[in-house]
Amino acid sequence: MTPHRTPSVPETAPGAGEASPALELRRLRRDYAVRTAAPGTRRRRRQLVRAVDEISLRVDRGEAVGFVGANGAGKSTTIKMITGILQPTAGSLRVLGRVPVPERRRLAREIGVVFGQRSQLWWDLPLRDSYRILGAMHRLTDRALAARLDRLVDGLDLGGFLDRPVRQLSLGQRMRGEVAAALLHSPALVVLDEPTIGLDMVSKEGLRRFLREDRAERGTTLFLTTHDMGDVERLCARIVVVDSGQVAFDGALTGFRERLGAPRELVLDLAAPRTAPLVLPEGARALPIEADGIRHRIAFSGAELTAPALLTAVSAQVEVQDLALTEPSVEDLVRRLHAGRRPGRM
Ligand SMILES: Nc1ncnc2c1ncn2[C@@H]1O[C@H](COP(=O)(O)OP(=O)(O)OP(=O)(O)O)[C@@H](O)[C@H]1O
Repeated sequence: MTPHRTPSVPETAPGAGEASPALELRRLRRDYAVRTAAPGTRRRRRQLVRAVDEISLRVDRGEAVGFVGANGAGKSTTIKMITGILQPTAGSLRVLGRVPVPERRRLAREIGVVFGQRSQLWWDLPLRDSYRILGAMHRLTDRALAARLDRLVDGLDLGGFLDRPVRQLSLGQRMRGEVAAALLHSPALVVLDEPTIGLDMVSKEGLRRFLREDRAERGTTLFLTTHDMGDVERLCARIVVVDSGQVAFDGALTGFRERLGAPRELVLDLAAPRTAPLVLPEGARALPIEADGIRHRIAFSGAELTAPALLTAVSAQVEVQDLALTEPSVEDLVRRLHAGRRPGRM
């Protein structure tokens, strides 16, 4: 894996303005040129793929937005334009008041980015050394770096492996390390692309908890792409769904899932087998019970019926040994948006 090195940053230029929104995308478009085989010949044809098709979006400072969509919907392309890696084909965008490509270096001082699939850490160096290098790039004083690192080491539980080379870290340890690297300079905008991909439940929850705390402390703007609705549920108040490069939905997360009728699922392992269905409250529906009578699945939705309330109702009837809660998949939500439920801002 090649470390992505943030370029050294010149003095901060004035003019970005605190009052400007965190993100302002206006009819943003990005096409890719691809070569495909022309049918019946050996010639290759040049074709344009429209990855982002006139996305308009405003994110105010301090907001937390989940930017979701199925594979190939255009999320990564949008993030690459936001972070100044890709030039838009058409339309305009401003990030913290700056135009990303020409002002990429200045922007690097003000935004923190995690690409879940790529690393910005130095693979062969101890984790701690990456922070020293990044601290120097961001021109943090020794004192500021030490104070921030203390907070990050504590909040992300990095203490046990700070002196280990990055290549020896587990995925969960490395992702916590990546998040610390992105937050080291206390950026005003944090952009996370699949930050919890491949992590187990405990690591996911730990990471989400810290991101919530840090945002509450510093009022950071969060722009998150993920395939895990759990990330959006825990971290964001607003959800933007992209589909084929366009905004299919933009609105509050509260009530979104319920309006689409997309159920969550509570999976229960009972202490003793039971083949008779459980009596369930309104809004819950029993799914087929597994042959052993131990595993029961319950689909539920509706703003009124929470997972704890459902569990209380079930626990009054049977002893529950173990449980898991699964969120509807992003793909399921996009399908439901298509299936006639009118998109729009709620
Ligand atoms: N470098 C590229 N060259 C050609 N086409 C590309 C390139 N990068 C992306 N695309 C195409 O653009 C579209 C959007 O891709 P993008 O990676 O932005 O989607 P995504 O929503 O991030 O998907 P995923 O969830 O799979 O990462 C897809 O059709 C993809 O095949």
